[in-house]
Amino acid sequence: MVTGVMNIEEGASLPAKNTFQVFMCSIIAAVGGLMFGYDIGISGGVTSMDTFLIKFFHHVYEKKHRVHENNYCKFDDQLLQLFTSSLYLAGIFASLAASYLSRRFGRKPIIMSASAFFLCGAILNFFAQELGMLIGGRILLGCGIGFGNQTVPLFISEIAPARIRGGLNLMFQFLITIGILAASYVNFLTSTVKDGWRFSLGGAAVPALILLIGSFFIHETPASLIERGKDEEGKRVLRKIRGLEDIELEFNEIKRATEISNKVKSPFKELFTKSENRPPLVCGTLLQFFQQFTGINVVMFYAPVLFQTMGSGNNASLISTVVTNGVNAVATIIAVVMVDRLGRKFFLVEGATQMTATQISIGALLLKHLHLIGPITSRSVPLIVLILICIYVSGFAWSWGPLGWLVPSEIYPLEVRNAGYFCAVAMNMVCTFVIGQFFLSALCRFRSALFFFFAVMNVIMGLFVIFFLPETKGVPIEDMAEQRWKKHWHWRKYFKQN
Ligand SMILES: OC[C@H]1O[C@](O)(CO)[C@@H](O)[C@@H]1O
Repeated sequence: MVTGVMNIEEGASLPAKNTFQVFMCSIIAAVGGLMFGYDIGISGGVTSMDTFLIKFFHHVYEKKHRVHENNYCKFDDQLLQLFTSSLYLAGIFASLAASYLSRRFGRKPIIMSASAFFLCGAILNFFAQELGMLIGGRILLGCGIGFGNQTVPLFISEIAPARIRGGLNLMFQFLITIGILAASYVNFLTSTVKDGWRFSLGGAAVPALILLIGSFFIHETPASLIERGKDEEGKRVLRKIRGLEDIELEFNEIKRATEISNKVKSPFKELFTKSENRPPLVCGTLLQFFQQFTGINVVMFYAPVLFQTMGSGNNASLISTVVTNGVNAVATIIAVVMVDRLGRKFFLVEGATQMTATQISIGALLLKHLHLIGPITSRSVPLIVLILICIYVSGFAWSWGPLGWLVPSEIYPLEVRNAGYFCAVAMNMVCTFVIGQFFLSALCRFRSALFFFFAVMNVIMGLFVIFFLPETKGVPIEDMAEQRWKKHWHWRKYFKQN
């Protein structure tokens, strides 16, 4: 695949107008992020709705309302967690399939299929009568997410002129946060409606339909067309999206990059066996591992459950979730605007520090005030926890959220970029699955200590960034090895001395 085909300096000097076509294509594709976000935001609220629990998880409903039930264990149920996490399991396989299929058939059909899968999943969930239908719907949604997450960010990179590639790319994460926010608001609205959960889950059809209809209007990327030997069509699309007649320079760049990339017959083998690929492989994949072990999805999936555990009513807990998700969206914009000025490392270390402090504070508050039985008696504690969660979420949203995607997209050499990016996507899905599947059980067993665990993880990831991640801001992608890895105190040993 020929993503990010030219180095940034070359790319920046290539003539291109900021055309309507580019913005339209990028925004439509980024709706894939909206789908992803909608799902993340909807699950938590739905699993805390009584009517949903009564229908599918009656035993959890009874447990939740048992006065003498241990606070930390009210929602501990493997099946309930499978409802959230099954999607990510399906997503892992789907993104692997998408990395192959999008190379063979192009990016556009994969984006279309992503929306079609998601639409079918939403419909199945809306009509769900039993757990099997519910989980089946989740698996279809997962296929949609896997196809979308693997293809959309790369599609945007390929369609955008190099000058604005970073900003357009971060739009994916921004739309994820908008999706989460919209979903939590939908949950708030439907929570008082009879069988409201059906509307919450069925609402996923809206972003899916927008993407499905929109995807008829997007262009296949020039890189994908040229890679598959359709040079003339590639040139025609290039003229359209760049708003220029003379696109020979960029066409030749893509052609040259395609030739290099086609020489590598097995990118995965190259990625895993060549020692020079080790530094970006370790850093890119670990960044996604750490992104999930910031504990962010504990908040995203289970915030309403957490607020209810502290004794907030249904409504209050859903409103609190809308607030934290609003903070998430706004803080992401700060990253979009500032990351090319202040650099990646600054935000990653600052974010990790902020999250460490807030996790410790939340853990300490719960330890002191949330006893095994009964709600928190102090009225101010849930409010303080809400404020702390907002500070925590903003720390994530301007750092590990968007940079977890951006950094892996800019540290790999061209020949293995697609395979390397897949590793980041897969790591994201695996870790999201683990958190989704085990958090509620872990909360039951480890109680507030769990927050201290995430605090320790945040310290480790901050240290990792300080010592192991080179600053990639402003470094041309193809010069990354020369300018960064080869000069790094640790990673330089992976390069043959010459
Ligand atoms: O905005 C929070 C969301 O962002 C992600 O980390 C993706 O980058 C999700 O896993 C999370 O739910």
